Amino acid sequence: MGPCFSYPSSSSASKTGLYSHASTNTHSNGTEFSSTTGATISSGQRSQFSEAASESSGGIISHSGQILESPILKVYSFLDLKTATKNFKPDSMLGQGGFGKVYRGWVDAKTLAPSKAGSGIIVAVKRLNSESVQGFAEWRSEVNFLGMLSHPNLVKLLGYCREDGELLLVYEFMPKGSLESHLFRRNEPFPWDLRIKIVIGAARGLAFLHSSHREVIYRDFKASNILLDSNYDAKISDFGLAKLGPSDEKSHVTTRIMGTYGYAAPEYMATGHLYVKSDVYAFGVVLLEVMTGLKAHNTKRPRGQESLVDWLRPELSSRHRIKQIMDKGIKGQYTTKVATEMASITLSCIEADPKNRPHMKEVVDVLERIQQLNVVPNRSTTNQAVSSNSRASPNHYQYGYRAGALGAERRRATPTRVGV
Ligand SMILES: Nc1ncnc2c1ncn2[C@@H]1O[C@H](COP(=O)(O)OP(=O)(O)OP(=O)(O)O)[C@@H](O)[C@H]1O
Repeated sequence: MGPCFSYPSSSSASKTGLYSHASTNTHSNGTEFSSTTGATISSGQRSQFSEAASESSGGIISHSGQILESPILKVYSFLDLKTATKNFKPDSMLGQGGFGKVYRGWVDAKTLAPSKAGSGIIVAVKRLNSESVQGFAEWRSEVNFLGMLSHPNLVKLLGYCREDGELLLVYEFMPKGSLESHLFRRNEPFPWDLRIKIVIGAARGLAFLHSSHREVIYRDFKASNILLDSNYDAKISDFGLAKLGPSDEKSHVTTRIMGTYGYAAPEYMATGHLYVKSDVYAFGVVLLEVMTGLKAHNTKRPRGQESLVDWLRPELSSRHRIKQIMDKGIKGQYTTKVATEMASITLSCIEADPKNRPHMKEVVDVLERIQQLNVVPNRSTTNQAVSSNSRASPNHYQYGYRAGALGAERRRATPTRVGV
């Protein structure tokens, strides 16, 4: 949550051997109205998804993920969603992002029709700011991508509303909030085992996006976009800035740079070139946040320390200094080997040259290995409870570790999103 950046890029396209993608933000060109969903979908995007789906067996592109032939989304009227959210009552508000407010709502579990508070299932209803210039593009992108993609580590979009200038989206409710809220907005340090479980889930979600025939570049990976279900399983949300990778004959640069300070890859900021490896960079920044308990970008830190990566990158290659930068609130919950391995994968994700960053599939493998490595005396039951495959539900984490960690930035403002 927070302001986002957006400004024209000056450089021209060039072949680098890596994929880059154009974004001209021409919202109305090349769009059509889908008769099945009523959503405005770019004809280019739809055919590319269909192509990707047909080239995989029955649309299935990984063990657990799927590209659907067409979105299965419920179309809501504005009145439906007014009913579901008690007229967007302030006390039903779950949070606020750069593009609007998110409310708790109730719908029937089977039909998804709006219901009275307390009956049916809880959903999250995002109402976009009518004055946001980017609002429509974001809304459309969310319907295009989340409506077509299905994976356990992507948040489910259930439906949408477009009526009289009102743009709304209805999602499955994620009761544990975002990774950001646990890392930075609680007094109690967030346990290491949950941190690693969550980044593994998020890495699987990104790996799925990157592995489709036409890669999906997520473009806004950050702790506030990693939402958590009741079991602390991670689901990536907010596809407003997502882009399809280019087809073979295309190579472009973005004309408007968009994302969140602290997470955007240097090549994207400098040239507008967008790669799947730009997502890997942002993932590395989240790993650094998870290790240190510090935010990617914080102007309240002393000069030279505002950008977490610029400040702490040199520390990641020194075994001795890694200990100093780890969140003090979780001391004793991980081994030295685990901290060193985390530093190493983080460092490779935030490599300056995108070609030197690993693919997300490799990152998943490394993190799963790190999770297995973490055998800390007297913590075996905790490890079992939060293993990434566990169905157990650690709804409350109560560990006896010291709060008020040195360096950790809890209960402070959220990162700065730029570009609305
Ligand atoms: N499906 C959901 N279930 C529960 N809470 C949600 C859901 N989606 C969003 N929220 C909450 O609503 C708030 C705003 O989310 P939103 O996605 O609009 O913005 P953001 O990602 O925090 O910021 P930005 O829009 O600047 O990227 C967040 O605090 C998030 O925790």
